Amino acid sequence: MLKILRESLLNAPIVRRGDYYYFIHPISDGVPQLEPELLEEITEHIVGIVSKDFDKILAIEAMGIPLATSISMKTGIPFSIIRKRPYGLDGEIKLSQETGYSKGELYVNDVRKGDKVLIVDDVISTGGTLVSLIKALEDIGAIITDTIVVIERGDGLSRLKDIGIDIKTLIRIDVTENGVTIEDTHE
Ligand SMILES: O=P(O)(O)OC[C@H]1O[C@H](OP(=O)(O)OP(=O)(O)O)[C@H](O)[C@@H]1O
Ligand SMILES: Nc1nc2[nH]cnc2c(=O)[nH]1
Repeated sequence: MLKILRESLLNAPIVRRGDYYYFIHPISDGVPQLEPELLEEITEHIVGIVSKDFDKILAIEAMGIPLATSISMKTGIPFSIIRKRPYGLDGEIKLSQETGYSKGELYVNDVRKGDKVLIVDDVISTGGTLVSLIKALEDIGAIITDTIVVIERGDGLSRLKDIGIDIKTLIRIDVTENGVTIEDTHE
């Protein structure tokens, strides 16, 4: 299972961003081009493993968006986007995003107390992005029914587990200057 995802990861180019070996892949970058068969394979898998009880999909800009679009079309459930720029709307919440190679801000709009949300993103690495987002959603009083991330690398997943947050990932990889190796596929 997840044959197309596995094969495409093994072919992913690597670039350096400071000390960080960054893989480039259709799901995490839109480069090389994202083939519909790959998106379909991943979407089918996600829809098969999430609890069905959510009423909103939340995607983190930018590369959560194609995943959320596809899941939304398959389930008929709407999505909204955690954006990297503010709108200044009432109730907008700002949070800090820190990854292994960048720092910035994220802005949550259109999430209310009691909303049942499915969070979707392309990659977890340090876990910095999800820690900030999940804390903000808990402060709002939203109910997180599942958090799904396609590609896992680094120690982010165990960092989240240590603070009581469980997320699901589809595949775990290691990244070195020589390329991607697959450590585990979560079927
Ligand atoms: O676990 P972390 O170390 O926090 O890294 C994970 C984050 O890194 C990427 O975001 P990026 O800001 O590069 O966004 P992009 O989707 O715009 O490429 C990815 O989409 C995650 O949101
Ligand atoms: N594309 C891409 N996104 C990431 N987000 C966190 N780490 C990475 C990475 O190595 N590649």
